[in-house]
Amino acid sequence: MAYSQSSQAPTPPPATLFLFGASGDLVKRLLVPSLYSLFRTGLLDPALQIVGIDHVSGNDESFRRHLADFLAAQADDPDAEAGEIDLEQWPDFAQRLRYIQGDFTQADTYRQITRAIQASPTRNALFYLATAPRFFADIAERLGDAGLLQEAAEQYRRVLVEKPFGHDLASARALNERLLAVMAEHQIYRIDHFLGKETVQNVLVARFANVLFEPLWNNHYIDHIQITAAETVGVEQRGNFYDKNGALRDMVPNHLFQLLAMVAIEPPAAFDADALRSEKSKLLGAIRPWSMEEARHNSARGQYRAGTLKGEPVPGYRDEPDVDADSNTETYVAIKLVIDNWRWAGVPFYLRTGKRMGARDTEIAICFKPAPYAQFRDTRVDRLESNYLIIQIQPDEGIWLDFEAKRPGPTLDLETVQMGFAYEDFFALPPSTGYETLLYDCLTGDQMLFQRADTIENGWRAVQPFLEAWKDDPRTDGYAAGEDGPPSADELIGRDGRNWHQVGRQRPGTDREQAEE
Ligand SMILES: NC(=O)C1=CN([C@@H]2O[C@H](COP(=O)(O)OP(=O)(O)OC[C@H]3O[C@@H](n4cnc5c(N)ncnc54)[C@H](OP(=O)(O)O)[C@@H]3O)[C@@H](O)[C@H]2O)C=CC1
Ligand SMILES: O=C1O[C@H](COP(=O)(O)O)[C@@H](O)[C@H](O)[C@H]1O
Repeated sequence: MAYSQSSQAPTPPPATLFLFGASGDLVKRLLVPSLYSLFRTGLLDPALQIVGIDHVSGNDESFRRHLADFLAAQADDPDAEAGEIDLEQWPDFAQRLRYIQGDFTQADTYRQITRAIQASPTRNALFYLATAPRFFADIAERLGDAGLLQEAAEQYRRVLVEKPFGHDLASARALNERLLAVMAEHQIYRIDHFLGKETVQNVLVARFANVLFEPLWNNHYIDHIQITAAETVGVEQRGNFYDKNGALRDMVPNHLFQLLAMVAIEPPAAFDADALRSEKSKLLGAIRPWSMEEARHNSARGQYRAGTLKGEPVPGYRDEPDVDADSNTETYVAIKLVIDNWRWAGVPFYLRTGKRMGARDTEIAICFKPAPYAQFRDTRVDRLESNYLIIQIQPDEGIWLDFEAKRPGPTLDLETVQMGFAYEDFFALPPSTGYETLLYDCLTGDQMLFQRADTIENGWRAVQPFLEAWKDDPRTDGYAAGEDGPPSADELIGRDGRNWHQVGRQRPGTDREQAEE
């Protein structure tokens, strides 16, 4: 699992990687930089070929130039997602790049692909569907019709499918059905880039490679769990896509449910794709399906208004490009879920995500029950605070424990203090898009970090009641950009006598300002 610069990761076997949608944003901004990064760390086979497919007119040379120009502009940009890029090895890497100008809907495109495979030194092929979702099933069927998904000895055929995987339960099921009609599950790699994040993978290691946490990891000791993905960015250039989808579809059944699964699954019987994905599927399948009324009661949705972020004025959502001026699309969502199994009975899970919030902060906050008895009753302490274990996914990656300590002095006053592990104190965490790990794993044939059909459907099954409930009442509450969500989200958790963990809380020894830059 997972590419690493330091471990003895094997070089994957040679193959041809076809990138459908090669002139698009994802390919230039995330996929090619990630492939180049793997190349620079020696993790690509020398015979790997990368073939872009798109209807935009071009050839090998113009494709290479288009990517080189983009990377050169990024090379000096400290905000670039792939981090600073050293282009010294680019000319060697670029030799692997080819381009097929073709329409996804035309048979000739698939004849060109067949010829490219026949001309390559290997018959292994991966097809990355970096296209608008409406093409996913179509392209797969055309690949199937052309015989390009048939595997043989020494010849694998794999298809990587981007997100979003469906827009509700019915569409996700239909897409799974169409894909599985032309290939087997072991050939399908459904991408969720959160699974490529080192800190997400580390949740499993923290839980299952240490004896310390697991005995407490249940409803005897845990009061509730909060999962937060707060973003400071708005919808950027994606207004058209976002306005049709909203925060729930964009983030919850995929990224937030991956975090939920990592924190809540049972220990897998083996550390392999089947065992791990079965546990995840079981867990998501155990989320209680709310009735429409329960879904309405257990959710809050908001939309950002104009406000101030980091001292700068930012426009409201309805003033963003390609967003309907009367849009009711939610840019913030909070939901409460319960999991009907032995371990989690009685432990609510609160999930929230939003754009234009006060700080960038993706974290899992595990709130333990307070100590059962305050033996310090003769002191000024009459109520003990809960311990929190914070798994900080980004930024300031690490794990932090809030616990009570005695403040020095003649009286017994308690204060919450922190004990922590910051990645940066132990490891060089290379800038990563998450796609390096996923591309590497797909090239090696490891499906552990990819979603299986049943997991995806179980995820959609759990969010479907919210989608249904909101159809009847699509209003959103406002929150000013820079605030941490609408008042209804505070009411949601407040009804249970609880509070949200503070977004973007500074950790000792970390410089959040710097991390956000
Ligand atoms: N961009 C991102 O940051 C992320 C994207 N994704 C997902 O990745 C996928 C791709 O996204 P993105 O790169 O932004 O999409 P784009 O629309 O930028 O890229 C798709 C490419 O396919 C081309 N194309 C469209 N129709 C055809 C056709 N019939 N035949 C051949 N080429 C065609 C497009 O050309 P034209 O422009 O002329 O239509 C475009 O060059 C989507 O599913 C998206 O949800 C996921 C995470 C992040
Ligand atoms: O898939 C998506 O994820 C990003 C958040 O990912 P991160 O790695 O930057 O935390 C989100 O901004 C985007 O709306 C969504 O489509």
